[in-house]
Amino acid sequence: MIVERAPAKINLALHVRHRRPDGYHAIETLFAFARDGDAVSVELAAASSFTITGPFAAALSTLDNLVLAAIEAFASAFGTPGPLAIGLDKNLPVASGIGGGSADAAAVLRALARLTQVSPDDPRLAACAVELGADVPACLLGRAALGTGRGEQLAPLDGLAGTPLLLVNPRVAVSTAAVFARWDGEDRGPIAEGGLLDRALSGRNDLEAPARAIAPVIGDVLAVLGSTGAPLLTRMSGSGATCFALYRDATERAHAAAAIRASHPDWWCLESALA
Ligand SMILES: C[C@@](CO)(OP(=O)(O)O)[C@H](O)COP(=O)(O)OP(=O)(O)OC[C@H]1O[C@@H](n2ccc(N)nc2=O)[C@H](O)[C@@H]1O
Ligand SMILES: Nc1ncnc2c1ncn2[C@@H]1O[C@H](COP(=O)(O)OP(=O)(O)O)[C@@H](O)[C@H]1O
Repeated sequence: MIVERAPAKINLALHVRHRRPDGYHAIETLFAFARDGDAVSVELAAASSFTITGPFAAALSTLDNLVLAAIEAFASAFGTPGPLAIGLDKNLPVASGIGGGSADAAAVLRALARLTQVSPDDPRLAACAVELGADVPACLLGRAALGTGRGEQLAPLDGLAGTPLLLVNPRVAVSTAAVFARWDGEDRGPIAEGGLLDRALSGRNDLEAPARAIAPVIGDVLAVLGSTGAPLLTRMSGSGATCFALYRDATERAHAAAAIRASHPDWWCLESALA
């Protein structure tokens, strides 16, 4: 059995530049990844099956799922590998700005490539990722990068690996399309040059205001994260509603997590680190 991790994606900064003729938005974003996330398992079997386990399994369909779309995309590009038993361990909240579905799709592409001895650098694999969604190429790369275009043009970046990270989601699902549709159309400028933390600190998430208009509780999450301990950076990720904080050390992160779990026991809270 082949197991591939599907780490949570974090947008350390997300600048929306303009709406393109194809309806997508040109963005500039600092992608980073957590050490934790979902996991996908794949093996050849007598008959096809797809099983979802984990804390967020109930939020997903086994009939309409990015995992199945990724298998289809791979089969169109490389031929069908045969009947597959697929498992998805769903640990990340769904529709939450940390790209869980995109991470799962990318993990399926990586797993099928290993199963069929396709090189992970095969350009047809990258083409499958582009077809599956704007965030899937970044998830296939799986390391910090500057993303431009719709997010699929990637330039790897170093600088923050190991930084303690806290992810907090108020358990409100937010539609990415609905948030982009509420963007006010104002280009507030590019991401600055420099080291990754400085670039992130001087950056923004231009989707925060439209996401907060849809889910005002995001403002509460940011306020609580910003006033608990002394984070290096607090921000919303992607189109929300998950927000994150970066810390100097794991003890500060643990204190913040304990305080937030006590004050908001209904929120999802994951202690992790940047990959
Ligand atoms: C906002 C971001 C930031 O990383 O993350 P999430 O909030 O989804 O995690 C991404 O750009 C999301 O990527 P992804 O979730 O793969 O988006 P897709 O499925 O391709 O697109 C969903 C919808 O979002 C809008 N969309 C997405 C990406 C983009 N650059 N411009 C857009 O306008 C489009 O309306 C599209 O129909
Ligand atoms: N394996 C999957 N994991 C998460 N969402 C999925 C999956 N397959 C399909 N979806 C659908 O994709 C949409 C976006 O989900 P997700 O990738 O979690 O959002 P986001 O990128 O905002 O974190 C959801 O509406 C969900 O129903």
